[in-house]
Amino acid sequence: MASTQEEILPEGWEARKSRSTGMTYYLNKHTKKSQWEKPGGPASDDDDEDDDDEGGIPKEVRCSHLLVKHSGSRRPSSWREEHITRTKEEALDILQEYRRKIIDREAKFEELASTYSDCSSAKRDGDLGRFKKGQMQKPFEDVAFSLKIGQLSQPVHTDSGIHIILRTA
Ligand SMILES: Cn1nc(-c2ccccc2)cc1C(=O)N[C@H](Cc1nc2ccccc2[nH]1)C(=O)O
Repeated sequence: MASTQEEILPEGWEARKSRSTGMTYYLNKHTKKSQWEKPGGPASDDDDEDDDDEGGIPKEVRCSHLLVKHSGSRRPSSWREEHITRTKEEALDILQEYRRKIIDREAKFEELASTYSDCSSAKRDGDLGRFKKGQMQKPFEDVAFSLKIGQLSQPVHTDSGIHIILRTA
């Protein structure tokens, strides 16, 4: 299994490792844009392929998340647990331990999200797909659009519960 340094990539690409999750992503050395998907061809140097606004704020992002609900959640029920009674403080403690395991590379984000997330997106390893501003609860949106690709958020509180968010595109 080639490590990041040994991967042979098409011209103009560089393999990088995410500091927060250890996952490999790919940097277009011409445009400085990054992606999770392994490139199939030479890197474009077309700066017109700009999906960001002028300020580098993306028009849309793709994120995965791990949600821990609590008794004060808008819907204190999930595929995992019909009646969620943990307190908000207990939920935060649980989520911070998941985040520590991911950062310390003791577990993969996808493993924990698919097993423990109280969101139905758990069946897709927490992947929410791509979304634009105005589609998610504001506290979630604000953090999601502030993340760099590959970055894992600190805990984020919404009416649904407490989340950690991984930006994947
Ligand atoms: C926003 N969303 N997308 C999915 C989803 C996506 C892909 C595949 C399956 C489900 C589920 C949800 C959703 O609202 N789930 C809620 C919990 C929840 N609340 C959220 C608030 C913000 C972002 C994600 C969130 N997920 C639930 O299951 O009670």
